[in-house]
Amino acid sequence: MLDVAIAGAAGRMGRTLIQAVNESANSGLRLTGAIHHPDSSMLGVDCGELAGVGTLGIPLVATLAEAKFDVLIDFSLVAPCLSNVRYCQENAKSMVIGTTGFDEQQKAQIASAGDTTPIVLAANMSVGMNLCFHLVKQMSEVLGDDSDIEIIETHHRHKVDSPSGTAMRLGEVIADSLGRDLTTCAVYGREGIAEPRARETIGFATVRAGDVVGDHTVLFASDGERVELTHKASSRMTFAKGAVRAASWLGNQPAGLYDMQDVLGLR
Ligand SMILES: NC(=O)C1=CN([C@@H]2O[C@H](COP(=O)(O)OP(=O)(O)OC[C@H]3O[C@@H](n4cnc5c(N)ncnc54)[C@H](OP(=O)(O)O)[C@@H]3O)[C@@H](O)[C@H]2O)C=CC1
Ligand SMILES: O=C(O)C1=N[C@H](C(=O)O)C[C@H](O)C1
Repeated sequence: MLDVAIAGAAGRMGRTLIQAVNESANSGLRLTGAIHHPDSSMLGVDCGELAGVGTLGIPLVATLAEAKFDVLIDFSLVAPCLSNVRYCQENAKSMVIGTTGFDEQQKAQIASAGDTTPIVLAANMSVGMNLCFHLVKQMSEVLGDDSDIEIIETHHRHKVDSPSGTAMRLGEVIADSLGRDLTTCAVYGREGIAEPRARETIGFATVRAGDVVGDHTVLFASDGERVELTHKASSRMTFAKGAVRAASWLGNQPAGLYDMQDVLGLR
């Protein structure tokens, strides 16, 4: 059995993860910790009650040091997640990171922790979206040089990072397969009067509205035809089940930085 703790346990994903781990009878995982933060008014509340699955005997705690675990599943915010990476590195714990919004330097920090710590880092844990990463690579190879490529994402009004981690990952996969550098070819939103669109750019458009769980479309538009690849998540449980699968898979892995392509055997 692998003992699992959840960082960001009181959040939208955290509560869904409590339910997912609790329901994952054959995963070899056992929920043992739920972490919020020192300013929380919910410390001491049973995390099962919070997630609506009944009493689990696991109270929300303020710090990782108060929890017992082998694998930490982190869906929180950039700053606490990076501090959790340091803790896991120093205390020989594994980590599944679903948190998004990291800049290049912060991603490098996580990659370097992977030298000594088993880590799965994935901006999107759903099976469907990970298949889309695969398909978009193939689409880029066939259509990319002759098409204008735009990535459009829609999320709920509470989301704080933009573009979404998934949109950024889609951009990276496309840029890599076309030999472009995303840091120079990305265009984030458009306004006012500018030059006509340059073919080699990759555009990003962000919508924040209502309770949308997470929609992503990649548009390849050329003269005479358009191809669109769309993924729509309708429940956070799809991400939570992916994270549970990643935690269970990670239990047998040596130190390294992995993603869901590794977990799902799609590489
Ligand atoms: N990879 C994937 O498949 C997915 C990734 N995500 C990502 O997961 C992250 C969380 O999303 P979501 O659940 O919607 O966001 P929420 O804001 O609902 O949850 C984040 C939680 O983290 C808490 N928090 C703040 N500081 C700390 C800390 N120091 N330690 C532990 N917890 C802390 C927040 O507390 P408070 O409530 O007090 O602010 C909040 O409850 C985002 O980055 C999102 O993009 C989301 C879905 C899928
Ligand atoms: O914040 C969210 O909700 C989501 N975040 C992830 C992202 O930034 O890509 C994944 C998913 O789309 C939901």
